[in-house]
Amino acid sequence: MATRVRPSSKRCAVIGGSGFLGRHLVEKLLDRGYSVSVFDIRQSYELPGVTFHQGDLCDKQALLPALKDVSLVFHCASPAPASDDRRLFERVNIQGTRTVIQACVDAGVQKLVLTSSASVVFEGTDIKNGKEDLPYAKKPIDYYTQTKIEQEKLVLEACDKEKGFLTVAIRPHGIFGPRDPQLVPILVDTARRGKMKFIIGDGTNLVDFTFVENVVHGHILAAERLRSDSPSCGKPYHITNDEPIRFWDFMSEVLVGLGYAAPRYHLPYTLVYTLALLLWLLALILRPLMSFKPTFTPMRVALAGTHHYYSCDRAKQDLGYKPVVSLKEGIARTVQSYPHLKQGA
Ligand SMILES: NC(=O)C1=CN([C@@H]2O[C@H](COP(=O)(O)OP(=O)(O)OC[C@H]3O[C@@H](n4cnc5c(N)ncnc54)[C@H](O)[C@@H]3O)[C@@H](O)[C@H]2O)C=CC1
Ligand SMILES: CC(C)=CCC[C@@H](C)[C@H]1CC[C@H]2C3=C(CC[C@]12C)[C@@]1(C)CCC(=O)C[C@@H]1CC3
Repeated sequence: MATRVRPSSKRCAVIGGSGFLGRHLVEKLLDRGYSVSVFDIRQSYELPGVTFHQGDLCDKQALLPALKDVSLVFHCASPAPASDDRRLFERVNIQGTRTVIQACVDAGVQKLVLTSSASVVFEGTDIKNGKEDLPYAKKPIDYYTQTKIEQEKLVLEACDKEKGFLTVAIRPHGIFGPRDPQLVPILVDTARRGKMKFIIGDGTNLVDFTFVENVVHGHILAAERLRSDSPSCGKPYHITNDEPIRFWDFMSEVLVGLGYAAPRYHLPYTLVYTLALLLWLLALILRPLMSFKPTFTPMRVALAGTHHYYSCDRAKQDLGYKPVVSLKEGIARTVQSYPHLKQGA
């Protein structure tokens, strides 16, 4: 009888490995002695020990070669939230994730770790120390979040101990760090256009921002602790810096670190949210005629003006998680990594 060769436990694949989080994850996996196969729609770097496979994750035939002899897969690909493209999110995050699961099963992969998002429970109203048992948002704040919910459900429901296919989801929040294409660049662009003068609301709302290396650490712990007898099978885990900070203090520290003025003047939250909603509707109506992207979308206003921070207790208990880089150090390292975004550069 032919015996099936078990893939090496030190060979893994990172879907979305060309992205911000994906690349940091690949670098840490290499440090830990893994050989890595990256699958992404684009190739953004080259590294010894990494094999690149370029393709769309919605195409199973393109995915399969990247999963050959791989026992562990990280799925951290997604279209950028700012694209606000409903069809694209549904195709990649929902149908594409079904394809990823099928390809993993066909290729004999044993573990799948999904990068979900803490936003799957966020509806635009305060969340304080939210735990994983909060219900999924009934009214998600945007298409991105709506499809991240469906994606997480698909991956967690696919966990099958009998068949030896184990899954887990990591829910980070507000990832920042060197090479982030989103948070710091958007913040600096807004400041350069003179639009970062205002604080939305009273400025006391607490939010989680998570240094990318802590997110990577959470993913690797989840993967290495995932066994058929571990409590993490088929479960989601919040991974944050575990140091909630006032949203506007975080923004001010990054801005001041890069030489820009901190926001000072307060605007009422409801006023700004209503204006953002009207602008968003106008952009939607005018889309066939012209395209414009408002800076202050309803999603960004909700994120900037409400409390939303999450408990990492489950990750601490089941995974032995503890942040490895403090918020202070994370901010300093991030600011240092963006000399080209400094005021006057
Ligand atoms: N950045 C943040 O604050 C947070 C991000 N997340 C999640 O973390 C994950 C990684 O996000 P980032 O690294 O920030 O984004 P990113 O945009 O830097 O990386 C995403 C990668 O996915 C790839 N990709 C997109 N569509 C693809 C497709 N059809 N086929 C193959 N590859 C495709 C992109 O080319 C890109 O390299 C995503 O799943 C995101 O939803 C969750 C919480 C917060
Ligand atoms: C008000 C303003 C213009 C702030 C600029 C910073 C924002 C671009 C970021 C502040 C919080 C960030 C965030 C995300 C994207 C960037 C911000 C809106 C996510 C939506 C990225 C994807 C997720 O899964 C959740 C994140 C929450 C926080």
